[in-house]
Amino acid sequence: MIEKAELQDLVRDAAACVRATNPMAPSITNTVTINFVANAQIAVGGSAAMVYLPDEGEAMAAAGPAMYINVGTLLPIYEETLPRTAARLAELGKPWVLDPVAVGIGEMRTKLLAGFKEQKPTIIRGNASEVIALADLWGLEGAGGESTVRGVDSTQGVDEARAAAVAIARYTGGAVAVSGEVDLVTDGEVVALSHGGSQFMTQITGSGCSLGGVCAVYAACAKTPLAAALAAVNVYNLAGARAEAKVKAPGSFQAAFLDELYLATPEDIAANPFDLEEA
Ligand SMILES: Nc1ncnc2c1ncn2[C@@H]1O[C@H](COP(=O)(O)OP(=O)(O)O)[C@@H](O)[C@H]1O
Ligand SMILES: Cc1ncsc1CCOP(=O)(O)O
Ligand SMILES: [Mg+2]
Repeated sequence: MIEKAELQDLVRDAAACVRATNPMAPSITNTVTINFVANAQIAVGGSAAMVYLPDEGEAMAAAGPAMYINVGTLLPIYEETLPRTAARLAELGKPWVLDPVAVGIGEMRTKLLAGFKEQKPTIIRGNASEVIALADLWGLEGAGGESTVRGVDSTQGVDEARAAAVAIARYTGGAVAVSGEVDLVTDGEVVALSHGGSQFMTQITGSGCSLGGVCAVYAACAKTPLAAALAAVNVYNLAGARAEAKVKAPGSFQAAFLDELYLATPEDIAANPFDLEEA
């Protein structure tokens, strides 16, 4: 099992590399939170580029060192864009992040998310209900649990999604990040539980979506999917807690949160409290 100090070094190095190299992590993401995703990616030191069209998805898969796909608001063109982009990413061996927002709604969403089983996303980032539902959709053994997903919000706790997250990570060989009051990140061998964040993160839209975009930025630099996902989760927990201490309500929280993402140093990000356990 990886030592905590070694994992902290990997997290710090990934965050420092992002600050030094400004990697572009292009996204195909939902229309609700697209602006917040781009701003969060930029605040941590990355660069953003959002596309919708099939040939542009393929072009971005080739152009960026990592990519982000979020199925929040599907449009008819995505039936073509998403499989073509994922196939190109797999062909090029590029890391990519999937946010299976609202898995379970509608035929196209179900078909697209079922199809991603074959391409094995490097990092899957979702709330507890989404992670449980994705493991169920993929028919993974040992996942346990039944999802009670309600639209884009979780109705379940992170603990309930632990078996599903571990089963998905063992299947993909990548990492899974489950968000909630305490965030869980796993590569199927270890489970990291990251602390911090803020109640206000549940009172603005896009904290989960933008966390996925930031995972993709770190995936461009990190030595392992686990280190990339933990760097993103840690910076979110750190920035959320720091921002909450400065504001009284959600609107100003969003601005303060972006500021704190920008201000967090690689050392701060590595030092955010987390527990490390065997999966
Ligand atoms: N109760 C909470 N307390 C502190 N932070 C939270 C809480 N719920 C969610 N977060 C944080 O908000 C971010 C988005 O998580 P979440 O709301 O679960 O995602 P989604 O928006 O996809 O449902 C994560 O960084 C998570 O740590
Ligand atoms: C409200 C909404 N509806 C479709 S996508 C979306 C954004 C969800 O964002 P997040 O999961 O980060 O809260
Ligand atoms: Mg979400």
